[in-house]
Amino acid sequence: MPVLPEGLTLKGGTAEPRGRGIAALRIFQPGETIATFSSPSIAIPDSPHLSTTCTGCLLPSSAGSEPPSTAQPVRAVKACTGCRTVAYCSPACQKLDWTTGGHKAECKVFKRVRAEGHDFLPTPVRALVQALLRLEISTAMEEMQGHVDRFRRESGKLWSDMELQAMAALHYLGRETNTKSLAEAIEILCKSYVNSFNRLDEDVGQTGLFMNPALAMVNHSCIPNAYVQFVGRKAVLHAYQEIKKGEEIEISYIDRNFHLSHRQEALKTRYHFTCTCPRCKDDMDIYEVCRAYPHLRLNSLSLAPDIQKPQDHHGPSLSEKSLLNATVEEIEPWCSTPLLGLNPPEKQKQLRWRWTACKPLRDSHAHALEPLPHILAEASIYFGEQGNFAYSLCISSFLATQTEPYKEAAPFAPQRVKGGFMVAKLLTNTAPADVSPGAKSDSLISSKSPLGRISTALGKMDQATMCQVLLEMVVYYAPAAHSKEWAVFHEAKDLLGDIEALQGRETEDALVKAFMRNPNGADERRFFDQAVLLPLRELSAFCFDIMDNEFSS
Ligand SMILES: C[S@@+](CC[C@H](N)C(=O)[O-])C[C@H]1O[C@@H](n2cnc3c(N)ncnc32)[C@H](O)[C@@H]1O
Repeated sequence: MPVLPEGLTLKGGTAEPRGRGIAALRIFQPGETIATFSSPSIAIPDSPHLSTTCTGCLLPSSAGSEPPSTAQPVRAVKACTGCRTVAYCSPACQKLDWTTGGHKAECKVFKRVRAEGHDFLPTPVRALVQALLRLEISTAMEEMQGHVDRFRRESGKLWSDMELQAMAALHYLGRETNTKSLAEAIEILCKSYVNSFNRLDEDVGQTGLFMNPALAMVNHSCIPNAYVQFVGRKAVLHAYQEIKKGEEIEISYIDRNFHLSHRQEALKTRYHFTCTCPRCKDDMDIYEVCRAYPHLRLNSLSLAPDIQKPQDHHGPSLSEKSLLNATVEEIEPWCSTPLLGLNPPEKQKQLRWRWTACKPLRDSHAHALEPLPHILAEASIYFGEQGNFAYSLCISSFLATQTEPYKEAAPFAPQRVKGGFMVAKLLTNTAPADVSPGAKSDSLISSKSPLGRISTALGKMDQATMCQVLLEMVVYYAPAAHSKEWAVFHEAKDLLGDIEALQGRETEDALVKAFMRNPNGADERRFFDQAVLLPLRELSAFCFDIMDNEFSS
């Protein structure tokens, strides 16, 4: 049995349909750290990122081809001179991985892989190699659920892939492939699929694999009360809402904003169960899920302080809902694929198709329903890449005020904190005289074009104060969202310092600080509405004009 951190206990048994789960032994407050899991059995970057991530501390290096979205500590990594496959940012990381991380044995395997002309092993094969090399990993996996028979019966192509992966691991380990060794290897692979996490780095979007026997006991819900963040080699479990003593702790294994059928398919394929959470049972949409969370009041310090007003966002009506369901089910898979790697004309073409495809969602004002927010986020990135920060700002403001708060009810949700940070950074890039990419000076921009109107609107706003409030909120929520080690937290603090150092803003600075101290005070609220919310809404109002102008077929 895995040893659980203090404050948690194991419930249920393997015989029950849900199997075991983790329950709270005390109350946890929204955003509180429930537990930190710092001794992973396996923690590896995805293989394509091996040369740009430190295999010891798992922090990405500056040498990566993908530019980090936020400032990361700049670390150069050096490849292991033995296998030239894994890389480290320091001798300390290398030493640790050699001794406790098992690279001493793995290095020989990687040399064989290179000798046969390959750069690296695929991530699941590497995890399997580690489990076969290190007794403590296979022992920790003994009691994990593997659903081997279900994988064999139901998984078709995935099962054939697993057989090949098992054979590859045995081959590179120099071990004999027979019925017994193959069955053992496949069982480990199945357990690894079911119990490991896709380790997502919030800042650079790189993924990896993380497995810890205690964390693997947490069950799933599409309305979770907890979530996991990865910080270096640690996984931190946070409470998403208040968790009572005795209550089961549940996280979401998948992107829970997806449509019911896509969530069910993802859970069936990898975890072999049908989710019966209230959201799946009643096919609740994102607005209904938002209203079901008990902590909406926390949003008084957020960009959606009126989130509780049901009349504003009732979401689609029942008759609209079935039509929307059909649309979403059809368009979500292809509208949600990332545009990363496409050139600008290809991105533009994709965005045009996607914007047209999601018209029924726009017509029903179901703005928070995926894939609409995803398309807008891609459009914001697209304009940012073109240097058109004004368009990017308007779309990001729309996302931060109209969609993200409904997708994520907690104001400290990482996506919301990152969204606020993005708006703050774009505000620093859109000084009124320079809202467009060098191409047009103010006098050449027609005052009737969206860019002209945005320029006029920005000219009347106090961007420094808007930015300051947004950054204060980022700094306030970042530890609950992620950790004090989060790059977003540090960058926001630095930017905040720059704004606070500006001369002649003493009054504004005092008003911002008063609001942060007492966000529900009448004067403080008035200040926040006038100085931040109304201007952001004004910018958001340009979002659909921009999208129609640029992407209407
Ligand atoms: C990572 S393990 C969680 C721990 C597991 N319950 C155990 O006893 O080992 C994932 C497996 O737990 C079960 N499970 C998790 N959440 C579930 C849920 N909401 N409903 C039914 N089964 C669930 C499924 O069998 C799934 O493959």
